Amino acid sequence: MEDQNQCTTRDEQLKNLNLPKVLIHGPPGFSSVLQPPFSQKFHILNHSSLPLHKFAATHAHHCSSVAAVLCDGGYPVTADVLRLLPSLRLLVTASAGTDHVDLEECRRLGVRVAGAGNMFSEDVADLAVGLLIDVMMKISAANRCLRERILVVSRDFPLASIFKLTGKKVGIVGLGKIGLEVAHRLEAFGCMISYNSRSKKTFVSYPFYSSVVELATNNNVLVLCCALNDQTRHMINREVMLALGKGGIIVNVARGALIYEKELLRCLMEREIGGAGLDVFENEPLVCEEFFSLDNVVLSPHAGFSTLESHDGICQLVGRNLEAFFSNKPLITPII
Ligand SMILES: O=CC(=O)O
Repeated sequence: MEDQNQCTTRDEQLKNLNLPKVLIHGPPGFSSVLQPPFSQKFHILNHSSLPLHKFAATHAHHCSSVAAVLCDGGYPVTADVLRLLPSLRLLVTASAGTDHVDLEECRRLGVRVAGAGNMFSEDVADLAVGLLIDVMMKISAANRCLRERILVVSRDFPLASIFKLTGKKVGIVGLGKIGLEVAHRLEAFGCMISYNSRSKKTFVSYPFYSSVVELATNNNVLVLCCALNDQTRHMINREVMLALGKGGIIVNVARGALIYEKELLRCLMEREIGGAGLDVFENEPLVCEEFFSLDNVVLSPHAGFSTLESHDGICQLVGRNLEAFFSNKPLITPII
């Protein structure tokens, strides 16, 4: 465990004692998300060198007075974690997704939760379109072939294996802010948009399908932009893939477990769908190695939220949420 604000003098130690304790729950280096002036307003604890339960066992006095947690997307905040932090009042996650947080338990315990709001929506939508264009026009595959001297510049390559995006029918799963950003971008490419969502949206005229199988049947492409929860886990299964058909493409910029990954691999290997662009994976941080040998897949390392511009934005946002909460002001991007 590190005490982030290493105190050198007794005065500084005393000052720190009066600041709200914020526990950083994320990968090494994640604590840099809390920058001055915000970082100076809190007593920051970082357990990144120890698993949280070990930190709690050796630093019970700290855990008992942690008032806020600042966490990252891949770092679960389960009921067990919450039990280790009896004074917790606020959880700030630097992610748009909240599938790593037991929101029901937070609600029950009266712990407020703030997230990344729409900070990453445009970047994620940009990446979705980038992945789709790459899968269709085989940019990464051609790049690899040229560099490995497997291919010379030839007119045969495009004719044999690349496809046109303009005019394609695209089904978006989850028409929240990210889904809408994807829709707007793809409309500019002349694509026809329809969607599946928990409910029909009154603010768009895109056709709505209440079933993902029907959405897949009626489209060339599926772009997954919805939250992961008990209802959506493995919603993209073999039935959906077969409905999408041989030329069909799946782009996933949401959460890996929306797709039944084993079935996706099988469909890609047997060419039962045309291709996939994946920024997220079922067993992150691991990526199933069978993807590596497939030329109809473009892979990206869960990068949709890591542009330089958005990193600066999220640093401000987490600080402002913490500051607002401890000044009794409304959270900037509340979840609960
Ligand atoms: O995946 C990234 C996020 O949830 O913000």
